Order: sequence, then C-alpha cells, then structure tokens
Amino acid sequence: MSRPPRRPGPSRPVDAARAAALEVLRLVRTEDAYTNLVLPSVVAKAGLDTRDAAFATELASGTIRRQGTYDAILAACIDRPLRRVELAILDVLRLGCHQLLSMRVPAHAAISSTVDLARAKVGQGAAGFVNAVLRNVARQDLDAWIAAVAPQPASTGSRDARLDHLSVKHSHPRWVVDLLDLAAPDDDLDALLAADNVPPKVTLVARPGRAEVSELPGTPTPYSPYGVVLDGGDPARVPAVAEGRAGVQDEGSQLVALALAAAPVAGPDELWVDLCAGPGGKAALLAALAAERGARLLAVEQHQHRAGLVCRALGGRPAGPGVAGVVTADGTRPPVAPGSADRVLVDAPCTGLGALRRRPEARWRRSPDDLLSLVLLQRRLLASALTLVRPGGVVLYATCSPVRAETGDVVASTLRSADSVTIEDVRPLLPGVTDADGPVPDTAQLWPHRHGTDAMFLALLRRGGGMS
Ligand SMILES: C[S@@+](CC[C@H](N)C(=O)[O-])C[C@H]1O[C@@H](n2cnc3c(N)ncnc32)[C@H](O)[C@@H]1O
Repeated sequence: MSRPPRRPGPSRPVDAARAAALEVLRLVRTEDAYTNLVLPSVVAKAGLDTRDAAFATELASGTIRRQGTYDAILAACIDRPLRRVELAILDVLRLGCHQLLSMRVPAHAAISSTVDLARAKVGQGAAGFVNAVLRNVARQDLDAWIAAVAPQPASTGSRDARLDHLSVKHSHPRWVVDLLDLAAPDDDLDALLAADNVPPKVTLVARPGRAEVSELPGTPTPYSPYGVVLDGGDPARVPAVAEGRAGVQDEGSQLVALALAAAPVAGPDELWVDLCAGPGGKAALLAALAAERGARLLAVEQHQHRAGLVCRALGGRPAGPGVAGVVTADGTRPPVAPGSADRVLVDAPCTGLGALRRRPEARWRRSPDDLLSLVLLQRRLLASALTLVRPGGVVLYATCSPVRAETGDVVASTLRSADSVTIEDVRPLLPGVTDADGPVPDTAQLWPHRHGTDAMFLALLRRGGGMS
C-alpha cells in the first residue's frame, strides 16, 4: 500500500493516519484493548477519510501482528537490548518497520513521516534515534532481514533451530510455534503460520428459515450451505444482517453447529443445549435449525454480559421458535435436569490459537500458563454435558484451537473415565471437507491454510446405556 505523507517540509504536521495507528498501538499495549474494537473509534475520532482509514487500519493491525519479526530486526539495529528502549519509542519504530518492510511505502516517506510522529508524540531526542534506526532498517528488504536475524537451518538442522526460524519469520511467540508444530500435520507448519498472518475476509451466515443465501452479497462458501464470503464493505449494512436474519460467522463455526444438528439421534429430538453460548453465533444458527425441526435450544453462558449478547443474537427474545431460553449459569453446574437434552454443544473456552488470523494482538496476550486451567475447565464442561444428555443423545465438543492438550487429549481422557460414552466419526457430518483428520481417531480438525476456516476441532460423543 503506497501512500506518501501529507506535506513534506521541515516543520511538518504529523500525519493523521499514522498518528491514529500509533494511538491504537498505545491502547492495545497500555489498556489491553482489542485492535479490532478500538480501531473504528480511533479512526472516527481522527476524522479519517476512507483511504486514510484503510491505511491506518493496515498500519496498526499489520504492525501488531508482525511485531515479533520487527522486534528481531530492531534488536539487530539497536546497540542495547530492546527491553531498554522506551515502549512509546518502540511503538513508533515498529510502525516504521511495517511501512518499510511490508507496506511498500517509499523509504523516504516512511522514514520522514515516522520521524515526525516520534518528534510530535515522544520528543525531539526520540526523533533523532528513530531516524537513525529506521535508516538502518531500510538497508534491506524483509526477506533479507529474516535471513540475517533468523537464518533458515539446513534440512538436517535441529527442531529447535527450525522453530526459532519460523517464530521470527512468521511473528509468532516461540511457545505457540512449539504447540502448533505438535498439532499441525507433517510439513504444514510454515503454511499454517503464514495463514495466521492473513486477515480473513468476512463470512456471513444466512440463518435457515430466516434468510436465504441468495439474499447475501458475496461468494458462497465451499462447505457450509448457509455461508457467503463477503467481497467487501460493511457487513452491518447488509439488510439481512441488520435485521438479525443473517450474521457474521466464520465457516468453521458454521460447520460446528451444522455437525451437531446433522448427527443422527433416534427417538425424541426436542431439547438442544449450547453449554458455552456467548456471544451466540453458533446458538443463533442452532436455534434456526432447531426451529425448522420443532426442537428448541437452551443457551447457557457463565458471564452475564455475554449472555446478553446471546439474547441479542437470538433476536432479543428470551424464548420463541427454536429458543427455550438463555440462562446465565456455570456450564459445569447448569440448571438443567440430568438426561434431559437430546443434543449438547460444548464450544469450550480455549486458548483461541486456531483463530489468530482474526485478532492481531491475540498471539501476544496468551501465555503457556493459560493452558492448564483451560484444560481442567474443558474436561469439567465436557463431563457436565455428558450428564445432561439422555442415553442415545449426542455431545459435540469443539474448540477454536488445534492444540492437542485442549482437543484430542480432553476427548481421550473423557473417554477413559466416562461410563457408557462412545466416540463416533464426526467427519461424515462435514460434507465435502477433506484432509481434516483430527489428532485422535474419528475427530476432525479444520485448518486456515487447508480449509480457509479458523482451526476448529470437533469430536462427537454419544451417551449409551441407562442413566448413571
Ligand atoms: C468459545 S466461546 C463460545 C463461542 C460461542 N459458542 C459462539 O459461537 O458464539 C466460550 C464461551 O464460554 C463461556 N464460558 C466460560 N466458562 C464457562 C462456564 N464455566 N460455563 C459456561 N460458559 C462458560 C465464555 O464466557 C465464552 O463466552
């Protein structure tokens, strides 16, 4: 994206789009803000036109996403450890790197406008430092820098050396690369990490019985019969979305809801439960499918605010066609009679490492310590779901993560400890989807680089026998 700074000259005003991007970096760093949530308000406050808004969006999102690569390069250009560089200056330097190395902004424009930004927002001393460092960065292109700071090891090199290289090349924390390497199919890691750096296009879902796919602008999704990939523009302006008959939903998430609904269940099929429903994307699709069959969905969500979002996703009514209610409750102890549900979805809270392409800052926010507590909760939620479901009913366990500890390992340990629970092949419930074998037999794993979806994991369990 080539875009010169507004006005060259010795005392230039700071460029509004670059200043907006810097403000987004500051909010994400100091207030734990989410890039995608703060961008619209920062852009609006700065009064940017469409072109400048697109520039600020790419500059902020891309810089945050690629900060691991840029920090490795900056470390090679600065003669003290990066941790001793003032964080406000580091933000400016990272923005400069993104313009120079990934946005094709001409070097003189990238450097002079970023130096102006440093002078205006940090101080005169910072401007000189930024100027010197960015001139150094501009000496070579991104590939040359990666080769210099994280050379690709020979094919005989160690696993550690390979992962070190990929961590810098694709700007992922090293511990995340380690877990994704253990999860990804052979030789896929490079493509998977690259896919995490490509922001996905917006995908819409036409909720069955409420909207038709033909009403939605865009290209039909390859696997979900209800999905459309939007060509561009604001999804909120699509009438069916504004009216709540359609929604924004990744195709992988659509496939999770569709797989639960497609699982064969003999006998009554009246009560479906979504045990971790917030913010309600899958609940809305499930409720629409349930309504078509005379069944009803009960949505359970632990956090009140998110339960409110589920209500909104379900059309704002506490009950109605396809909806039995929305309950704010802990899914490990839900107010639902044991053995009363015919189908249960456990879309478990997880690390979200399968949806990194969606949230630029997400990879830097998680820590390895998160995993253990999540796994314990995932096991308890799955055990709870198996108590709620009647004999012959099904539980679909899903995560938006491919990490084995929270996918196959949770399922395997549950199968070892639960009485009268069997696993069934979930892959036939994903028509047209290939190359999606999960980490344990009969499970499925979707991938951004293979299927164009988030990395959703799916396992289908059936309760057998009588009541326990
Ligand atoms: C992965 S998200 C679910 C996404 C949702 N199914 C959708 O498609 O919109 C997991 C949700 O589980 C909720 N949650 C976390 N712990 C829970 C618990 N113990 N019981 C019920 N919900 C819980 C989180 O607040 C979060 O909203």
